[in-house]
Amino acid sequence: MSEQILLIEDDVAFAAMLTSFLERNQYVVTVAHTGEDGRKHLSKSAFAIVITDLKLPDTTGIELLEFCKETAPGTKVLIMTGYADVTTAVDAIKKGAIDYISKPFRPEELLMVLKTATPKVEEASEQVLTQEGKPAQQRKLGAPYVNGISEVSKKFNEYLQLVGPTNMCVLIQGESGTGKEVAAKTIHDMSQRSDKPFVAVDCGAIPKEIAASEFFGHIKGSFTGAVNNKIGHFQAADGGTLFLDEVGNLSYENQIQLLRALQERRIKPVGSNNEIEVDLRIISATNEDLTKAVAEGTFREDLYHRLNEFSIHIPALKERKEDLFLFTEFFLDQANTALGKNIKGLDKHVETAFKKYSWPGNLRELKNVLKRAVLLTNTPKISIDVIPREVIIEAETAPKKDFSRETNEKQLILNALKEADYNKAKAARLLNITRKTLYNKLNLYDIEL
Ligand SMILES: Nc1ncnc2c1ncn2[C@@H]1O[C@H](COP(=O)(O)OP(=O)(O)OP(=O)(O)O)[C@@H](O)[C@H]1O
Repeated sequence: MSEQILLIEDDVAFAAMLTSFLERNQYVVTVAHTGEDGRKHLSKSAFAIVITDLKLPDTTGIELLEFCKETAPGTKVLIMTGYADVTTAVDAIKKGAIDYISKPFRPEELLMVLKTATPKVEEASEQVLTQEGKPAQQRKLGAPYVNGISEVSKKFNEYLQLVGPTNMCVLIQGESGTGKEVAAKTIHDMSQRSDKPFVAVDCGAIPKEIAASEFFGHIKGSFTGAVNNKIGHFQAADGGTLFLDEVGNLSYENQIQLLRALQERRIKPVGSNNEIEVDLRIISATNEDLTKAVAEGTFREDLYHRLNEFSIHIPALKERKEDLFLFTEFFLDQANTALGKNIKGLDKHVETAFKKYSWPGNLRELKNVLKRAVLLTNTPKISIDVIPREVIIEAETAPKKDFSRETNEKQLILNALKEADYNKAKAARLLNITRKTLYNKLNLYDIEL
């Protein structure tokens, strides 16, 4: 299926050139020359990607990005920028843009960024044959992806392979930035629905008052502000997969609406009398313990069971340290390509700091740290001075585990002395050694009293 792109660019000639290039590459392109025009298109139709200029006559790409996050959270936003705007573009990434591309660029560069952002199933890797010569059931490598070599990664990938081709609803649990959306897309790509849409919705970003219109759409005039008909996420994902990210953040009322739609497999846009049949696979994700929310009564148990026909836990990066440098290499390559650089790797200090750091933001944090470092590096290897302070500080203060006999013996003696109020004879008795041995050990470990 062709990907729908909304291109927002005020330079008419440049927009026309990009449009014809993208259309030749099987994308369907709608063009807007102002932010206002872009917003209208976004309210009317669903787009997989918005490509917007950072500077527009009536608004900025950042404002459009924010509008998009609010009104069409499943849509990916790519920012085009002039060389001098790179800092703002980095800011755009922090706000959720998938990437930025600096002007002037060759159309082929744009294509590469788009392919990384919205991989197509046709790019699936060559089939792997089993020993019997049959095609192995495997992940279709639409997206550049790191499988990992750690035991936890192997288990996790095994589960993806098993559940992918089924039609089961999957609940993905994992800390923020561990790759829940990537896992959901992987499951979709392995399913019969892979040529149908995959629509990702950040449930945490939808205000509860407009959630019904977001999910089910609305018709023009049904409430103040409904200036056009709007297609909801359910309809946009019809035939394919709807990915509900941060599902635990849905209000109780929205949970009821969602459950009803899932049970009846029909939706009714806000303000409409017509019911529309939909056929969807739901994959949801959460970074909280939903069973706890169920026990506390904030998440409906019936909805929980509906969503959780199969659950997958994605390990945090600190639980898959064996994979750390595979991901590092991968994100380094990505950053090199995006920023037109050729940084070869990390120097020894950075490697050590990376190993010691706990990576609370997981893969996303690693990716951002590397992209920033690549941007700031002009030497062949990334050095410690372009690594954020928190990474270095935590790595420096990480407690060193010391199981040496000497350290433990010294600690034991100190504890006994404290217990004996620094009376050496008493301490020796507590340690079950002679006073002479204790004196020798005090000398050996430089303990002064
Ligand atoms: N297996 C993987 N191989 C390569 N890159 C990955 C992989 N998994 C995740 N990533 C990258 O890591 C980043 C975080 O992934 P993703 O957005 O899927 O995490 P998430 O758990 O859904 O985050 P959040 O909890 O904030 O919604 C993304 O940039 C994604 O492309």
